[in-house]
Amino acid sequence: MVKPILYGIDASPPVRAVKLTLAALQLPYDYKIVNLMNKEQHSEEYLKKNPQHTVPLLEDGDANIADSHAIMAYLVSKYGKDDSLYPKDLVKRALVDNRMYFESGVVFANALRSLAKMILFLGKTEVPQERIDAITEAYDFVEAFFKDQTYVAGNQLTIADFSLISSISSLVAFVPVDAAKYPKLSAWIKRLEQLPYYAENSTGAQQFVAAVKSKPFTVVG
Ligand SMILES: N[C@@H](CCC(=O)N[C@@H](CS)C(=O)NCC(=O)O)C(=O)O
Repeated sequence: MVKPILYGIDASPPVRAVKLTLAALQLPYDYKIVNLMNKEQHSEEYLKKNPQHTVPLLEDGDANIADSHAIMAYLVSKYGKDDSLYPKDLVKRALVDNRMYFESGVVFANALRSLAKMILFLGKTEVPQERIDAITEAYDFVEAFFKDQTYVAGNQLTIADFSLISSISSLVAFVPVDAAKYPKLSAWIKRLEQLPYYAENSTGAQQFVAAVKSKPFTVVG
């Protein structure tokens, strides 16, 4: 069998979400680094595979699949021994999808990417308070998701957990998760840190946090 190829870089949260999925599935794959600092995602060869010039990208045979959420759903559906990480039950799946769309639009795009771009790529040293508020609002939502359940979409670990932990473990570079204010969110983070393959996320998350910490900024407004 030809191994799937994951294009990405460890500092990228959505790449780490896919790496957690691959580890959970124990699926062998090749990993090709795309250095975003050197704009390698804009190479002609890469743009042919992903005109959106984002990582992660999964190449599996003739298929090129972009977007971490689409990739994770594909991987579990194609290679999972069972459907536990992405349930076939429609109601359970809808909740997993809900959490992943939330991660994509609210957590990653609104809270994380905009701020990370300002600091890491545009070299801004002042950021508006509203960008910090977007992060606490995201934490508020995740805390509210938890009622009695263990994971973000029920009592079973799913790809929605991989998605959300990848961005939340990066957001802590800007706003630490206060265990007193967010007890359920904090407990969930600790739970995921116990996964035997959690290094697939933590190594890159530490790189991301270090990169942010190396660029001090002040909050204005
Ligand atoms: N929603 C997408 C986000 C992908 C994304 O924006 N990736 C960033 C890195 S974290 C990227 O590739 N940026 C480079 C670019 O847009 O050129 C996903 O989940 O895969």
